[in-house]
Amino acid sequence: MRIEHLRQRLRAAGAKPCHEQLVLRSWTQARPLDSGRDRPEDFFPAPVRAALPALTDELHALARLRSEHPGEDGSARLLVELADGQTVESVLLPRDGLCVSTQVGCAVGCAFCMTGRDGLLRQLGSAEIVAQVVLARARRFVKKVVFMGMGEPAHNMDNVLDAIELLGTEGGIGHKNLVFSTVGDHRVFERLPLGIVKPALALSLHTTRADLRAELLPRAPRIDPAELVELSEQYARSTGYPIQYQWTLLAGVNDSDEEVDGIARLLAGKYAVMNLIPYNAVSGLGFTRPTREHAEAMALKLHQHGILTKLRQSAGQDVDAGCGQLRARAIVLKSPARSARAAASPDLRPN
Ligand SMILES: C[S@@+](CC[C@H](N)C(=O)[O-])C[C@H]1O[C@@H](n2cnc3c(N)ncnc32)[C@H](O)[C@@H]1O
Ligand code: SF4
Repeated sequence: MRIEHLRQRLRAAGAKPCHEQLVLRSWTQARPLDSGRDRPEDFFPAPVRAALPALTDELHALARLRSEHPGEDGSARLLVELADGQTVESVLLPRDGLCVSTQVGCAVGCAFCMTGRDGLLRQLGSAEIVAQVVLARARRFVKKVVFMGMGEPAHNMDNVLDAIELLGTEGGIGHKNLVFSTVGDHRVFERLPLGIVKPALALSLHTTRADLRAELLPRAPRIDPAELVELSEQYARSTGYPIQYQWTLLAGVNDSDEEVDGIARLLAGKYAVMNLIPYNAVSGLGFTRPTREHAEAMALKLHQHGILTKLRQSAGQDVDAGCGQLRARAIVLKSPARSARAAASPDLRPN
């Protein structure tokens, strides 16, 4: 479902803009749809009130909790079931953050990512993206939403931007606390600056070498890393928020001194933070993460080059549930033939 369909349904029942606004505000803040007025019976026209219970049920069905997997770091991975039975992952992050999915699957097919393995299965509608926030807010306070779950937001621009606009207005989330994470696409740099709500930008760079990037991110647009950094810098300067570069650390692949020098060259003087994120193992993909000492040494070298660098852990690593792994496990459990293979694979074992 798209937010626009929700608006149309309300209008068809006789809602005026003020009624529509209050319903959307209540929904995005996980409150009953007719809250926000002492006497809703005086505020809402009777046909609108009459339509609200059925609408409430439909909105609940957009994103239901299938299972929850708490991590030791205060995060919790949620397997979320959509109305058609498809599943996506959301992650409750420490410090009031939430990571949401934008697609079921992903067409970019990054060599290290579980989500990319089966390609794109379907887009999420804007209301399904917001519904993940509503589901999380019913459990916990949320003040930051990162679009870093399953899917490539640039491949579902209209829905993602509509969700961002609603979350940044009626949803009450600060604009720089909405983080659009992408492999980089010209459409991102064209569309993001035009929005009423301009999110912060995370750019999944992973390497400074164009040839290696084409191997690791096989269906990402072929934009040279130097050009990606230039386009991102323009956005950072126009919004006033730094770019968050994402670098999934793969041992022996993108953790060399040459890459350190490449990053230092590309990001010198840029309004940016480099996030080094040790690879979360996905069985069968053939990558490993560098040792903690090696990752720390790389972060230190970048600091010495004057690059603001953070060595991060992806949330919920102790529950062995990197992006797409919960969904894959749930699918394996439904399929007896694949269950036998899962028994031999630590990544696919049920909790
Ligand atoms: C899942 S993607 C979703 C957003 C968007 N498609 C992107 O790539 O930026 C978010 C981040 O997760 C990272 N990621 C994917 N698989 C990973 C893994 N196995 N270990 C660590 N990070 C991973 C990606 O590199 C990316 O920076
Ligand atoms: S890392 Fe992002 S772009 Fe790459 S396959 Fe996974 S979800 Fe898609």
